[in-house]
Amino acid sequence: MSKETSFVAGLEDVVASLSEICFLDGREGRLLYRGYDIHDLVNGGASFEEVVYLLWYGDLPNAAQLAEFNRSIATQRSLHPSVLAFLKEVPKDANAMAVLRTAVSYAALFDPDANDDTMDANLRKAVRLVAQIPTIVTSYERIRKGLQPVEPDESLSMAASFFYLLNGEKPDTFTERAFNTALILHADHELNASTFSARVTAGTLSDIYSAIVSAIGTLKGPLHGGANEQVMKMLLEIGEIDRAEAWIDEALAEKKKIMGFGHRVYRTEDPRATHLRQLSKEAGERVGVTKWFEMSQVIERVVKDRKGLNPNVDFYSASLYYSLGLPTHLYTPIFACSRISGWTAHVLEQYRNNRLIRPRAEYAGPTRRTFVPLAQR
Ligand SMILES: CC(=O)SCCNC(=O)CCNC(=O)[C@H](O)C(C)(C)COP(=O)(O)OP(=O)(O)OC[C@H]1O[C@@H](n2cnc3c(N)ncnc32)[C@H](O)[C@@H]1OP(=O)(O)O
Ligand SMILES: O=C([O-])CC(=O)C(=O)O
Repeated sequence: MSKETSFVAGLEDVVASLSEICFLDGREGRLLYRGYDIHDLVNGGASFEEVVYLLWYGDLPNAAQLAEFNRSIATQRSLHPSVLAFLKEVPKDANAMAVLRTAVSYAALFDPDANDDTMDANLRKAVRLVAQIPTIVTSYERIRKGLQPVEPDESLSMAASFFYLLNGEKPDTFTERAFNTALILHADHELNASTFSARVTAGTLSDIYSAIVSAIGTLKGPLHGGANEQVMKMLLEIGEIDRAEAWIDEALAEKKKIMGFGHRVYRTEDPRATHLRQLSKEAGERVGVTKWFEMSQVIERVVKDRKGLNPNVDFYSASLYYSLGLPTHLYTPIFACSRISGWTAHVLEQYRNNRLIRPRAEYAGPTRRTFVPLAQR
């Protein structure tokens, strides 16, 4: 048999898409959304909504455009009653990402544009997805705890709304700013695994909800978005700062992966970790519990020393979210609340310039076997 393919494990460094959305330089540690450096977006005080607009439309909005865009999202936060009823039926100990995946798939059936796949309808569906994923995540969390879901407040930003829907109270200025930054930093990341899933699904010209359901299922895994929850579990298991070094050494000796470290593309500091490290420090100081940040610093030093690996976006987000009072099992759903902006931008881009995504496999199984009829086996 002649060899027609050349196999690259994990598609490492394979370029599988042309995109105008996100530029990633793994050697220099640079990340740009539509040409804007994430450091400038964060330090310049952009809102997450501005970034969503930027990712979808390619340019930053002016004040009037942003006001209209904010309104379009804020007025779409309420869930369809059937989706809310579904969340009440879900087992109380279900995995929050599995609930999100199923609820988004269910919400698709009630979307007013369910049978319309035009670009305008897809943009309306994208707005509903961005607006409603946080409502699904927070409503299920409240229902799980025996509480009533909170009615969305249209006056709140995306960042403030998440805390309001979760706790029934508006967050303080620091919490809103820190969470807004985290949402911006998680918004897009080129052809990461979940975005690739979304583009593969969109590439068959399946609908936008199907593409997002594929992406949520992919983000859930601990080698991708699921790592942030695992990081916090690790910190809690270590328990005390002076145990961290020995714990990491033992885990490495057992060939375990340290969650929140390493990256397929970055060979230097993940530029998102720079902001999240600082926010984790500030958030810990504000609540008077610096232990998780300090433990994270020890782990960062040890993993860098032993393996030469840097923290990725999932490492310091864990201790930051913990200090903001967010439940550990919501960390990956929170990632989805942000990444829905990038997923939808990529799906829309895929539709605009579509070609079916269908790579090859290099066959490594047996060849030329002789068939033996069942009676003779
Ligand atoms: C939002 C995100 O998705 S960011 C990534 C979130 N995921 C994690 O934090 C999970 C932990 N990290 C990892 O598993 C990996 O670094 C990944 C999945 C992110 C990248 O994986 P790959 O590019 O395939 O690298 P791969 O897993 O082949 O690792 C290369 C080498 O570094 C080691 N390595 C990579 N990451 C880690 C880690 N976190 N802990 C210990 N060793 C590691 C591997 O064991 C391997 O060593 P070897 O060559 O001696 O076998
Ligand atoms: O790009 C990747 O492979 C993973 C990642 O950091 C992200 O999705 O944010």
